[in-house]
Amino acid sequence: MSSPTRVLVLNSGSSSLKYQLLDMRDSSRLAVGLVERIGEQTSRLKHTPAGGESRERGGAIADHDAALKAVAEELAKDGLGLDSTELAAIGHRVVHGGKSFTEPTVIDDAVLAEIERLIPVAPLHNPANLTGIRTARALRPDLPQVAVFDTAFHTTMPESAARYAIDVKTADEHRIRRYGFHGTSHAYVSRATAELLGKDPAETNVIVLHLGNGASASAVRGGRCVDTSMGLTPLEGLVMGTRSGDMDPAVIFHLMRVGGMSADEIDTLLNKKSGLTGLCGDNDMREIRRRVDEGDEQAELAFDIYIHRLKKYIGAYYAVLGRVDAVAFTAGVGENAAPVREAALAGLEELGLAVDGERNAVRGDEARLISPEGARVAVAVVPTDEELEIATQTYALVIGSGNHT
Ligand SMILES: Nc1ncnc2c1ncn2[C@@H]1O[C@H](COP(=O)(O)OP(=O)(O)O)[C@@H](O)[C@H]1O
Ligand SMILES: CC(=O)OP(=O)(O)O
Ligand SMILES: [Mg+2]
Repeated sequence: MSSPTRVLVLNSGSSSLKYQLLDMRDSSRLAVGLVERIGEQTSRLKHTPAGGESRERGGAIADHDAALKAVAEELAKDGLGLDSTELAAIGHRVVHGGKSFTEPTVIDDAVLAEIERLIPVAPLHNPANLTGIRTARALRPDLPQVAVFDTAFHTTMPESAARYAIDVKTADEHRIRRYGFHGTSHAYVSRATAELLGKDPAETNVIVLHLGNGASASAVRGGRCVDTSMGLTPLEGLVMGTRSGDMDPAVIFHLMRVGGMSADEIDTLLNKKSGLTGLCGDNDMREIRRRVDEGDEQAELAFDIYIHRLKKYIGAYYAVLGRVDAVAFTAGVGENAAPVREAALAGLEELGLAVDGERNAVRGDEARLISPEGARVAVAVVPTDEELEIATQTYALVIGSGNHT
């Protein structure tokens, strides 16, 4: 019998589960889907088999365990069930891998224990990732399960970028340093940007702006990350859907001492009730732009704060890199919101950065340039594909180690 060639990729978010089943012979997708609003009464599963009609399923899905079991049922209806002998491995996105994991890793009990130990520094993400792994292992104990870490791509950051300027002993005792996240996306997009330019990634410097619900920027020199905007946790850096990003840390002491808030209350405030949601009540950029177009001043201020922070990071990473070949926009906002791309680069012509209005207005699923012809620095929209990258890394590891059944 020939070796199995399929990989199931699971991307468990705090309240969602995205999945894709890929055939690695040609990287084609056999099925894709999403479970949303896990833990609420109004959960929804949307499943799309390749070449077939999408199917939806409503009703309460209590947790990631129930979500994955529902996904397995949907896959089975298309003859793609988890019991298939064609399945070579399951690849899991794991958000926080600390300093321990610099590469994709086959999951055993020790790896699980380390992911669990890191929960305090990724409270929104690692618990969901763990549940996904445990359920997948229970469903297919014989199959290699591979963790692909968001933090791995950033482990090349120099100490000057990774360390906070706090007492070294305290930092080391509590492993406080900047880890960075969305690494799979930053890796994929920086490489795809070099390819779009027809350049060798090893000789290309890129500023990647991953703007989804969570958002982060990175400075990539010759294919290696040299700085990124998220830190110990995915709270630092850019303004996000519901997270504050950068702030004077003294705001926290002030809220504790003067506002009488607990650490947990402040954690929830900064992670879930801040960012665009905190500023204007909406976290979706489509809704914010609609409100801005109607003259809503609160939405306009939220947009301006978002853009101001983004522009500061572009400038900072320009300085870090010294020479920039391209700025790449990716993820939900980066790929779709032309006004964000235009506003973020407005006034940066002296740095060789500009957006061509007509090119920026084009919509599409392909990587494309939006800078004017002959621009000194390329500006690109490069759709991210974390699932393909996770599947590729998972399959390479499993084939390479002879670990497949
Ligand atoms: N057509 C669009 N125009 C503007 N913003 C969009 C559009 N589509 C999606 N978005 C933004 O993308 C966000 C989701 O991005 P995504 O990368 O899928 O996030 P995540 O993976 O963090 O859930 C939405 O919250 C919304 O702000
Ligand atoms: C790390 C992180 O912020 O991930 P997401 O954007 O999926 O929330
Ligand atoms: Mg995302």
